[in-house]
Amino acid sequence: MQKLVFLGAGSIAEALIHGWIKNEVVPADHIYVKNRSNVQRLKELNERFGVHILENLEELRDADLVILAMKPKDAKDAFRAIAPYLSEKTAILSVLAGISIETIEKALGARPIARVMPNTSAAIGMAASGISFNEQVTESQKKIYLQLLEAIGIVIEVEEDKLHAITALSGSGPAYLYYLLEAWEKIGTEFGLSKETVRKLMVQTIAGSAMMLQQIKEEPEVLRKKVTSPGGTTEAGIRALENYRFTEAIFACIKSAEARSRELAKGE
Ligand SMILES: NC(=O)C1=CN([C@@H]2O[C@H](COP(=O)(O)OP(=O)(O)OC[C@H]3O[C@@H](n4cnc5c(N)ncnc54)[C@H](OP(=O)(O)O)[C@@H]3O)[C@@H](O)[C@H]2O)C=CC1
Ligand SMILES: O=C(O)[C@@H]1CCC=N1
Repeated sequence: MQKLVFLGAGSIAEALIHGWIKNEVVPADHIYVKNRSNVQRLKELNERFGVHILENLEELRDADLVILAMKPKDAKDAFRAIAPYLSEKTAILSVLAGISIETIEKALGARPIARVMPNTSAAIGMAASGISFNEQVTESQKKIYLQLLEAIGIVIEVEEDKLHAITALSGSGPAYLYYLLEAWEKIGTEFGLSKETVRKLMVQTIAGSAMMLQQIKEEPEVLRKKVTSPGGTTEAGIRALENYRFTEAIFACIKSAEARSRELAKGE
């Protein structure tokens, strides 16, 4: 693919661009970025990564791939604006939360469409992505999309309906972990530790626990029980989590995010 155009050059576009260029999957020279109005942001990306700025929508005509990366609420207007400029050969990769392949097909015509839910860890090659395809995507095109996403982390193909759950789990997931760290930092400083010390300890704790799960291949419950000495500190901590209905809180979190993805699909 010679010309990949990001329509929407925000956080997720930056993470993907960073990951693809750093991992030498797509040369900067093949990447174009376009926003609705924020040109300063495009200049920043041009200076930082060497990507091109798409000056006007006419330049979409020879695009091989258009990556839809605006907010879902802006998608309708964007579809209307770009539809006249897409050529038959242009494929679509959408990272829009909630917006279905069917909606994109209706707006942009029958063409190869891949719907992906990545996360911002793409920037460091650690994304966890889900992907679904429409029937126009050939097996060889599928391989290219999977390569693009494997270059920035892991990717799992799922039936499209499951992307709502994946959005709620791994798409939004980094935010939940950062939120957890924010809380740990607050309580750690209340105990007189510096924020820097808490961050260092807890970032390593998150990374170490994730790597234990990857490398030791034991169930999380087994690993949890190995930390939890009878009558000890962890047991006291977990009891407090249970008293505050930890599992229910997590279920509510994921269910709310999943439901929101379904609402976005209906244009709500
Ligand atoms: N952030 C994340 O972790 C993830 C986000 N996503 C999905 O990615 C999408 C983008 O999210 P995110 O990067 O966070 O959003 P941002 O708000 O950071 O960026 C969105 C960008 O889209 C641009 N834009 C809006 N309308 C148009 C248009 N008509 N044509 C071209 N560009 C347009 C905006 O430009 P301007 O400022 O000029 O209006 C803005 O730069 C969302 O749909 C979200 O669901 C998916 C996975 C993870
Ligand atoms: O919050 C959102 O809607 C997007 C989708 C997943 C992560 N961010």
